[in-house]
Amino acid sequence: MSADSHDGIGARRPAEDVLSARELYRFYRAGEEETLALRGVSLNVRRGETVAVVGPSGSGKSTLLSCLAGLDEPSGGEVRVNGVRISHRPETERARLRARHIGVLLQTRNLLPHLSVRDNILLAQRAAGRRSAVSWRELVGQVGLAERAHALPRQLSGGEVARAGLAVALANAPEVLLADEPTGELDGGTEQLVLTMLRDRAADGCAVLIVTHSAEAVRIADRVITLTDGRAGSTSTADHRSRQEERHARG
Ligand SMILES: Nc1ncnc2c1ncn2[C@@H]1O[C@H](COP(=O)(O)OP(=O)(O)OP(=O)(O)O)[C@@H](O)[C@H]1O
Repeated sequence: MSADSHDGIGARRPAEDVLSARELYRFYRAGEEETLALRGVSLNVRRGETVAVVGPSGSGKSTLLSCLAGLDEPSGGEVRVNGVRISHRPETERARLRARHIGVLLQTRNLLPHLSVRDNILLAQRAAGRRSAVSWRELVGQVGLAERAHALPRQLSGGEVARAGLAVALANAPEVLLADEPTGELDGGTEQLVLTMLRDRAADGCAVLIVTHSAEAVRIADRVITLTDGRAGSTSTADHRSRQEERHARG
């Protein structure tokens, strides 16, 4: 959390629930056709917590992530980061809040095609409008792209693009990290690297939410939310329960 925030989010004492959504609804209207993609979804993600969102195709996962990221506006309900409402604001304001406080890893990999990996990272850091705790060199090193920092996205392999996208999502040292299928179509090694980095960010206090179909990604989550037809149900993972028991045993 930066102390130099001017928007109230960073100035507040970190809430336990860093990310909270209340009664989110999202209607889509295409001509005569109306789809109710979210039907009253409420959720919270706490500091240091990793939540996986799963559900069948069309259940509203990407719509939910877009609303949480402020990329899309819910038709009803609200989204808050550290208690500050980020939904129902003009798009430019949402973009500013997102740039400062939220890391977003999209399936399209959030990279500008005409910028190198390094310049994509620097752009995200500049948009955050504050000194980042982590340098671009550290970020490319963390994702194993130190040798490819000056390459353009089209010059990278699929796995490298995914890792570069993750470096960009982490460039603003976000309080909230939202990832849409971060491990889709990655080889086992790259999937592990991406998941380890997501877990490490959570260990640093970030609230992490992952939309995923991957059993491996579900395995690293503390909690799993299942979306069905735009509605949310919640379950704890077995791993989470054993981690809690482990912490309890350690005192
Ligand atoms: N821009 C849009 N206009 C109209 N309907 C949309 C739009 N985007 C999504 N939908 C509809 O909203 C519903 C939820 O879509 P969404 O993409 O959120 O599902 P999803 O769970 O992410 O699916 P998948 O796992 O296949 O990516 C679907 O019925 C979809 O057809």
